[in-house]
Amino acid sequence: MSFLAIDIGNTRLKWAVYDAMHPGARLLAHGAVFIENIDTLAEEEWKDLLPPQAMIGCCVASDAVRRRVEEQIEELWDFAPVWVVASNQEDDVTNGYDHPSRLGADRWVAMIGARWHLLQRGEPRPALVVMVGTAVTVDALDASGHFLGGFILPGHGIMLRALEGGTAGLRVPTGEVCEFPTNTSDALTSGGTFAIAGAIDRMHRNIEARCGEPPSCWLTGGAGWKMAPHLDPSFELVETLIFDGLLHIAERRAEAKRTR
Ligand SMILES: Nc1ncnc2c1ncn2[C@@H]1O[C@H](COP(=O)(O)OP(=O)(O)OP(=O)(O)O)[C@@H](O)[C@H]1O
Ligand SMILES: CC(C)(CO)[C@@H](O)C(=O)NCCC(=O)O
Ligand SMILES: [K+]
Repeated sequence: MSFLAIDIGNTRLKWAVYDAMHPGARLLAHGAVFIENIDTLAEEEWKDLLPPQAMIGCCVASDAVRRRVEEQIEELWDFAPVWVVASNQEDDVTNGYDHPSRLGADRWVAMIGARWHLLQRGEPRPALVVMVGTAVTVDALDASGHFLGGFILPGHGIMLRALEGGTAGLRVPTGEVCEFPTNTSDALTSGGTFAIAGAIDRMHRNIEARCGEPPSCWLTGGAGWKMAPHLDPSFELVETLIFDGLLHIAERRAEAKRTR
């Protein structure tokens, strides 16, 4: 069997085909396309794929984008798309958001992926789940898997564009991250990076204060690797956190259906 997982973000759609429906399954094919270019999936990226038997995804882009993806799936294959949305509970992860369904599906799925990795390792612990993409999210789970809440920050790109747009004198190329920047480019790049790192440090402290123990720390998203060198080394970079979460959800739902 082969199984398609899709993560539609604000900037890019990421997809991956696995040989089974559980985290750790073998990756058979994968790709990413900018949202402006998603119309080419059926004619290009997906055209010669071994037809998958099922699909699960999460989407934080517009309904129009999601529908455009569904149309291409329909054109090529005969399964119905399944989109995960945040709910009160999925597996042992529970949702503390005021309005659980308003939590971004990507955040929900990444936390479920992190929780899965955490439980594979051993004892339950609190978790700090950071996603670095168009936006940055910094989310907290307690040791029982309850989502306590999280931060949403502008991503690095949005921060720099906002500064460029809102000032007369800031139009400079990307610089280096350094502790004491001595030129505008380095000052901007470092400011963005340490704004994100600072929010992450604060959430680390918040979790420790609330839960009485330090969290295990997870990092993902397209620019996760750029943030990793500036974070505590205890952060584990797992590029596939959303796909792992999606595969785990699909597996659990299938098990639940069989035993019902
Ligand atoms: N040096 C950096 N440090 C942190 N973030 C950065 C850096 N450079 C770029 N970025 C951010 O990375 C984002 C691009 O990441 P990419 O498109 O790979 O993420 P993504 O996870 O696919 O995003 P999404 O899921 O939101 O579509 C840019 O929007 C920018 O905000
Ligand atoms: C915050 C983003 C943009 C991160 O991708 C996404 O998760 C989203 O659109 N969330 C909806 C709002 C919320 O999570 O509260
Ligand atoms: K994302």
